[in-house]
Amino acid sequence: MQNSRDLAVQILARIEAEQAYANIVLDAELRKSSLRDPRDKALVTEIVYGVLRWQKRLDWYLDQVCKKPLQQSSPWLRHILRIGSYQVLMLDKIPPSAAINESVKLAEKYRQKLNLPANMAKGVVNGILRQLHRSLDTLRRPETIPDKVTRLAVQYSYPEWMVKRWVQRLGEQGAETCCRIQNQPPHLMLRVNPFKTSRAALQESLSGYAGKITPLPDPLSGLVIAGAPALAELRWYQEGECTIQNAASMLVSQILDPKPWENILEACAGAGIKTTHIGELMENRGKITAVDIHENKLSRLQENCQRIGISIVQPYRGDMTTFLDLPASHFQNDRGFHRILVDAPCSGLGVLRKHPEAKWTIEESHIHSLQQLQLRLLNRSVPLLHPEHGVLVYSTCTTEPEENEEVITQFLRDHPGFRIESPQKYLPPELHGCITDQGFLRIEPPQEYFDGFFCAKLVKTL
Ligand SMILES: C[S@@+](CC[C@H](N)C(=O)[O-])C[C@H]1O[C@@H](n2cnc3c(N)ncnc32)[C@H](O)[C@@H]1O
Repeated sequence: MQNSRDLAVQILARIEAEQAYANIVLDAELRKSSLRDPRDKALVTEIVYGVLRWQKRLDWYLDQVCKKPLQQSSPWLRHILRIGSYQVLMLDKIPPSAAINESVKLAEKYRQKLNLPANMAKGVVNGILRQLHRSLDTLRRPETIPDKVTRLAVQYSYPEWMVKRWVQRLGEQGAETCCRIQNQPPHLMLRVNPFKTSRAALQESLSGYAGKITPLPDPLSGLVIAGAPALAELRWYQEGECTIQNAASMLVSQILDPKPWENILEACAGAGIKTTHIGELMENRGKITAVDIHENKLSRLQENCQRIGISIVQPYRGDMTTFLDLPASHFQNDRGFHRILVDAPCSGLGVLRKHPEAKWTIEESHIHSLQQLQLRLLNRSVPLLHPEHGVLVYSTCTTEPEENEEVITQFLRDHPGFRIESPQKYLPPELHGCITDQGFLRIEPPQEYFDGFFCAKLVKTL
């Protein structure tokens, strides 16, 4: 018989070993688990995300009561101790004795994986967690660390290199805001499908199933939902009345501003969250070519198009950085695409609320290699763009300048025939302050409803 903590430890082990996305592993494992009570499923989610968010802070406390540094322990021992310490240190609703006993049971079940003599596994976990609980009042607190980068890194549980960048760019207070806000669970937000419903009608029909429902500011046709059960399992989602999407991500297709009957390319379409938005804005008239390097993402894109009722999308699997031999039928009058969106792969440092595992999987060196990939994707788009007035939009869900301003600056150096267009008219007034002097949208620190995002709109002039 499976229980919540057992499933949580298996999920954490899989995420770490496979460097996988937490939300994908969690959804898949919950779906196939024998857990039926929604409260048990909620506890798995709470523990998995809680441990991923607070891992470094938990390790700081555990290291004070362990004989050797936690980093030298086996992964399974670390996961079990983190699960126990998360409940003891950060969850009020679980009695510490129950949390410790459950961790000891896990140690017994997985004793072969702990790199300890099998007869010691239970005793070690029991001893460490009981010592942690007994010493709560006397353990050193991260708030007392003198160096500000190390302090914020431990206090809010981030890698030091990330905090150092934020402190350098935003100062200590700005970095702390960044750290604090990115540790909050993300709000659930929906984009309303205008083909099937209206925002008011969807709000009305969801009101019996959710807690508070708040409309997003115009021009975003979206809702923020509090206290909803698993929305993807509800009929409104399954029947295509809405798409789950953060408000900042919704801005990107608005800024692209596609018109009915145009010929659009989405160069990194993924599962089609933005492609379907583009299709909605085009009233399902015209043509969208949706390229991605991964076939499985394009399958999800096709499912999303079907769910929402978009029929103008032609998926195309390919690598946008190399020569893309698009069939001629993709071009209107052989003149190229009216608009191209490059929603580039990035380090994702603006969406850590949704992907806390990225704190521990992304390395600073990735930022430089991603920059090279982002530039190649943009460069490859230029010959595909309509030669007069073609529009190229570049977006990322990261806050790091190397992947944002530096990419666009380098791009404009290599391609002077573009001007930057301010996105102001597409934004709710509260985001006007996020337009930079150069005319880019830069959301940093992330805001309550808006993830950390960057977007540049470039219009062809020559
Ligand atoms: C930020 S995600 C796109 C998300 C998507 N636009 C959406 O809104 O759902 C970046 C995508 O780029 C794809 N990608 C990465 N390298 C690529 C390449 N060389 N050519 C085409 N797509 C690529 C990834 O598979 C990923 O789906």
